[in-house]
Amino acid sequence: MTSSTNGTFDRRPLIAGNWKMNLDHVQGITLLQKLAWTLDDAKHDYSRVEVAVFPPFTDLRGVQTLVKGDDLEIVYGGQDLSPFDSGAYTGDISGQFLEKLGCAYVLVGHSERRTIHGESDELLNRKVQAAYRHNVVPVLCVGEGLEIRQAGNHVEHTLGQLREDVAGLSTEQAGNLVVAYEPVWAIGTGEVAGPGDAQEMCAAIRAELAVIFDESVAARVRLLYGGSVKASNAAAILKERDVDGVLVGGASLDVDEFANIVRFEHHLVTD
Ligand SMILES: O=C[C@H](O)COP(=O)(O)O
Repeated sequence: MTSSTNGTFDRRPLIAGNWKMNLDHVQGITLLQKLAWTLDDAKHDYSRVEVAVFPPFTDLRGVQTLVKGDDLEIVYGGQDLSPFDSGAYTGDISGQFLEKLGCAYVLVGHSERRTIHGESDELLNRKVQAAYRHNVVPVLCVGEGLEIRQAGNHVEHTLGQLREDVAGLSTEQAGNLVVAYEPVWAIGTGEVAGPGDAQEMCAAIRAELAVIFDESVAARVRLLYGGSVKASNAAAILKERDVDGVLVGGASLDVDEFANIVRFEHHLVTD
């Protein structure tokens, strides 16, 4: 994460909470309301640090109603979308539905979808394209499993995913993209990639974006780290030059823990 002399960041940090398949529609709005109150009490400045949540599909209408009704500055997104726009695709959720529900973002290619649901890079590229068709910014998740890391092929593997998943995007589209690096071996395991590991991969992703698109795209795209992020390790990870945010799973279900991650700048000052 780079900071300029006026104290603002070149790329606004994004702290994102992926609720995964947790919190029904009642629990979801309860947690969101508490989060908003907690951040209000802490006088959180959303113009400095953006806050997003990714609830299950069934929560999204309630989340939209709460965000609109209470004029919250927290933004939200879907955890997945269909590569198709409408029609006979039972169980799929269209990007146009997400757009209509006010989603700013959508996760694409989370490792749990790649591994459990067998989603290929070819499919994920179509999902990325579908998100752009409906003005929902994709948060593209990439990252390697343990065996690939141990073999030392993690950078090559992750950049390969990136290249396939963003194929065919215009530079204008790519400039808005968010990429989340999530080493699969660090997700929900308590194992955290060190800040240096996160920086190594984020720097490699940024360099690759310059090759695929151009330097201005590489400078604009926000890169997140995800994998066992907590309030106690977020500030050190976010200090790294090319890390512009975090994608938080388990810790986003605890309001105080997540609010402390959002307030990482406070820890940066006092560390
Ligand atoms: O989307 C979030 C990531 O899968 C990280 O999950 P985690 O923070 O529970 O390890």
